[in-house]
Amino acid sequence: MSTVHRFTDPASTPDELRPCVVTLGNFDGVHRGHKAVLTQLVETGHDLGLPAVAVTFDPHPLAVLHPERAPQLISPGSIRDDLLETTGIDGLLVLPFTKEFAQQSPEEFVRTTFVEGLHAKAVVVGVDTKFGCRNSGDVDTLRELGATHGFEVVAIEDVGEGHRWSSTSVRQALDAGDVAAAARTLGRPHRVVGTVVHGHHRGRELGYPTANLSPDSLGLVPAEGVYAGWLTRLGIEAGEPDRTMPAAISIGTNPTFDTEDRRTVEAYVLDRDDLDLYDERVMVEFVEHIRPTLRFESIDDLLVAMAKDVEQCRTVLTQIVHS
Ligand SMILES: Cc1cc2nc3c(=O)[nH]c(=O)nc-3n(C[C@H](O)[C@H](O)[C@H](O)COP(=O)(O)O)c2cc1C
Ligand SMILES: Nc1ncnc2c1ncn2[C@@H]1O[C@H](COP(=O)(O)OP(=O)(O)O)[C@@H](O)[C@H]1O
Repeated sequence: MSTVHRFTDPASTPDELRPCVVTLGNFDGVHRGHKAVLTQLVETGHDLGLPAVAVTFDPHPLAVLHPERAPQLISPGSIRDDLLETTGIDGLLVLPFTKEFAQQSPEEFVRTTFVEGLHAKAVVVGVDTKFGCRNSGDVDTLRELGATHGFEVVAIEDVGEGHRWSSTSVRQALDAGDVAAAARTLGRPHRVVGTVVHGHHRGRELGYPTANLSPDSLGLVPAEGVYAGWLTRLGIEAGEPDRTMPAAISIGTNPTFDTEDRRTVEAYVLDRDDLDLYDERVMVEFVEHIRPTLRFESIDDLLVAMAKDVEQCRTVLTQIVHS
């Protein structure tokens, strides 16, 4: 696999990336709608014999301009960037988004970033794209600027199955615990990435040791509940044994115990008690909702439920091959 150039300043675009074809967006979640645009970008690049560059922002513009309205991101920062890099693009320009940057007019942004920076010959975007100060630029603005500066504009119509694939619909599904619906829109299971930290050391005593993710983990945490999914050890090479393993995942405050836990994401790798995952970076992926979190009257009742959860997770996960 060829490496993707990641850079943050259009003025320092690597020579091998220009001229190029470009797209622009926040790409939160890198869902199937985003992927349709990125696939078109890569195809347009092939047709023109040019590299494909995705242009995005960090932080999310709303987090800078209207923090009170900013959404919780499905795939913040490096999760999004890593996902974007798997789509066939050659370059990823992550523009640092500041209030000052946001004041650029559409013309100024297109000139400095697309024309002078990237030498864009084509711009591929969704039809509803807005950019520049107060979102005052749209596809028509791009077409006018393209005529002046010598790039073509390819506008992609909305795509979806039954409903338009959108970051908002993924957020709503995750907030409702419907991780299967989120996965249908994302085209893959939703993921949270973090470091394994110590909990109360109860899990092993119960017979279900769980890897607890650190509070600063990245990725929108779905609603409280029990889920079937996968735990991947990111320090292990792809294809090596014990990298991706089936898991029963619990999100909640462990209300059966009177310890007033913060809300944790914890994963029990099915049928294993020989793992040491502390301090490792892991990815937890959510495939299917099993049940809500409950406050059990006794630990024995919790154990009966957990045994049933594990069987249900096994049934769900043996029907799937992790990609
Ligand atoms: C599959 C599964 C289901 C769980 N369901 C519940 C639950 O419904 N209620 C609850 O209080 N805790 C539940 N837990 C969390 C356990 O209470 C938790 O794993 C245990 O207390 C270990 O905590 P520790 O990692 O801090 O040692 C569940 C854990 C797993 C792995
Ligand atoms: N099957 C398993 N799934 C998850 N973690 C496991 C498993 N087997 C062993 N471990 C290890 O045990 C730890 C969890 O044990 P536990 O008693 O629940 O402690 P803690 O409260 O610190 O999470 C994990 O962090 C991991 O290092």
